[in-house]
This record gives sequence, structure tokens and C-alpha cells, in this order.
Amino acid sequence: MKTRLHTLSLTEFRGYERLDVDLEGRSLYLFGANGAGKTNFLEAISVLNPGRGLRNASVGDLGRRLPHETKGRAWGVSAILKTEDEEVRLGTGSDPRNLDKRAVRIDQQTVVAGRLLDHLRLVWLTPAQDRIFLEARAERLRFFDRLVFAADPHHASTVAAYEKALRERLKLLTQGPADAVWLDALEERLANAGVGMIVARRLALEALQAEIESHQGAFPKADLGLTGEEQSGAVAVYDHRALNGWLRDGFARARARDSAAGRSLFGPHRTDLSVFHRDKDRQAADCSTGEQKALVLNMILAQGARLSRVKMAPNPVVLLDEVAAHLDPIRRGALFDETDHLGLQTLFTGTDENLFDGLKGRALGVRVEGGQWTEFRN
Ligand SMILES: Nc1ncnc2c1ncn2[C@@H]1O[C@H](COP(=O)(O)OP(=O)(O)OP(=O)(O)O)[C@@H](O)[C@H]1O
Repeated sequence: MKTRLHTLSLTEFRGYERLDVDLEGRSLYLFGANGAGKTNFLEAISVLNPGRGLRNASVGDLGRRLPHETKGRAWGVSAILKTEDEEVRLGTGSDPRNLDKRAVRIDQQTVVAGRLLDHLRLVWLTPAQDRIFLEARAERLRFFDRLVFAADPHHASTVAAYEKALRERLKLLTQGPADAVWLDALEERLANAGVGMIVARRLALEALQAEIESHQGAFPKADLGLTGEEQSGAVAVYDHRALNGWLRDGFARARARDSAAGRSLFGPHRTDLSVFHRDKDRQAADCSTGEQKALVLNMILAQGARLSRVKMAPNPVVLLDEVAAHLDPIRRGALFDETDHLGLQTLFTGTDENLFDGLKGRALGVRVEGGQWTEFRN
């Protein structure tokens, strides 16, 4: 589905009191000084997907707050998306009954946040994600899980169900009573969700690697892998029954150890994403900052390309925050060509207008200053 973002309206969102934007389905570059409101705008789009958006912010922090105010106001973001033959209106914002929760609407009907993925799939890259190779394993896994669930929306709810059961099991093990029947039931739930997680991640990894191989872009190739106990187990990943049994045995065996450690030391939440820079013959963590940025960007572009080929799902919209400034002119040009060639509606930000010279005529340009927009249609 060739989904395109057409209009966006922000109300009391971060620094924006009110903003109405008509993108007409085009790509966009936003430029302006630090603090002008560029990332805030991308963040507003990012909350049109499930989760906490590209800054991982809580609902209460997203509302506009004047310097003397201690609490953010009630906020809202809405968008009109168009495909070849239909138009849909997505909306989200503070729930009027509880401003710390958010409500989601599709065509005026209140729905669960996961339904947003039926209409809009986002891929984003922010400066914080450049550091994923240096972050703790859990951060890297969260980054990878986002890539998985953009293509497979069930993955998000499977991970949530798994994590809930994992917390309950740990509570039983550490605070008791460690009722064996209840532990068995929780571990069965963990094993069921765990199989789903392992298989979804493996399939996503294979698809992403295949996409990277088929790409002849200007960005370095990554060899991706998943490491961790459960991945290197002797069980074939597609033998779901055996995998399930292996997980249940593993959880049962880990009870005493987890109880003593106060942590869950076994299971697919312990997986790590390994990324290897093929040309440099080095792990990503040992590469230069620029090399790491290029590797992540290539993964994000591969993800965009992969999602754009899925016939029954919406075409992804790509948010690239401050990416252009870190690329040399040749790579920057290659990035613009590549997003264009893939037909991806892409929203770029940067401090200087001239970073985007290569996009003139291909995207809408906007100067942002103190939350005010000046458009340059070209
Ligand atoms: N809840 C809020 N209410 C009002 N203003 C906010 C709120 N949250 C953040 N801001 C303000 O928004 C501005 C940051 O905007 P944003 O992060 O979009 O800037 P930017 O243009 O991306 O800048 P940079 O180039 O530095 O990344 C800051 O001035 C910040 O104080």
C-alpha cells in the first residue's frame, strides 16, 4: 500500500501551541537552529505508532509546558494518511480522563495503539540510536525489536506478554510463595511467547540481511547476528515444539539461580544483536563514530526497503533526525537518491539549509524558528 502522510495537526505538543501542516504526501526537510522544534515535530509523528515515540517519553512529558508550569498540558496529534484509494484519520493524545495515559483514535473510533500499525509504519533514526553499539545489551535489543515489530506487529504484544510473565515469575521466586504449579503455568506462558519472539527475530534478521546484501548503496554492509543462550541452543529454530520444550526446561532449571540472583538469567530477553562491519572486519563497537552511524543508517534504509516491498502493509514513512549533517556530501547525496529511488516518504532535519541542496525540487523545505514554520515550496 502506497501510504502517504498528507496533513498533520499538533495541539499543545512540546513547544508547539498549534501547528497545521500540509505535506501533500511529499518528503520534507526541516532546518533551523538548535532548539527550534525540529525533533519535536518528528516526535509528534512518532507517537502515531504504538510505544513511547522516538524520545521514549512518557505521555505527561509530551504536553506543552511554559517555563513556570510544572505539568504538561493535555496534547493531541492527528494526521490524515492517504493510499491509492482510501483516506484515514489517525489521532492520539492525552486521555481526558487521565492525562498520564494516552488515547488513540482511528477515524474517530477509540482503538488500542497497536491498530495504528495497520495504517502507518514508521522507521526512524535519531542521534541517540547511533550509540546503540556502545549501549547496554537491553537497549540494542529494544532497537532491534522495533525493527522486528514494524514488519510483524504481533511481535510487540508477544514481547509485552513475555515480559509481564517474566516479572511475575521473578516476584514469585524472590518473594514467594514459590508455588510450583503457578511457576509451571508462568513458564509455559514464557515458553509460548519465547518461541514467538525467537522465531520473529530470526525471520526479521534474515530478511534484513538479505536486503543489505541486495543493496548496492554507498553505505557499509553489516553482518547481523543474534547471540545469547537461547539462540545458540542445539534446537533448530523452526522446530517450534522442541524449542518450546527447551525453553521450559531452561526456565525450570534456572529457578534456583534466578531466585538467588534476583534476576532472570535465562530466556530470549537475554538475546543480543551483534553487528559486524564487513569491510573493516571489525565488530561495530570497535568502529569509528562515523562508521557506526553509517552502519546503523544502512540497517534503517534496508528496513525501509524491506517494508516498502510488503504488499499488504502500508509503505513506511522514514524519520531521519540530524542524519544529513554527519555524512560527507557524496554519502548525503546517496542518501537522498536512495530514499527517493525507494519511493519512501522521508522527513529529514538539520541545522543548515544547505545540507539539503540535493533535495531541492524533490521535497518540501521548511525553516523552523521557535515553533514557527516558514515553507519553501520547490
Ligand atoms: N513539554 C514541552 N513544552 C514546551 N517546550 C518544550 C517541551 N519539551 C521540550 N520543549 C522545548 O523544545 C525545544 C527543543 O526542541 P527540539 O528538540 O525539537 O529542537 P531541535 O530543533 O531538534 O534542536 P537540535 O538541533 O538542538 O536538536 C527546547 O527549547 C525545549 O525546551
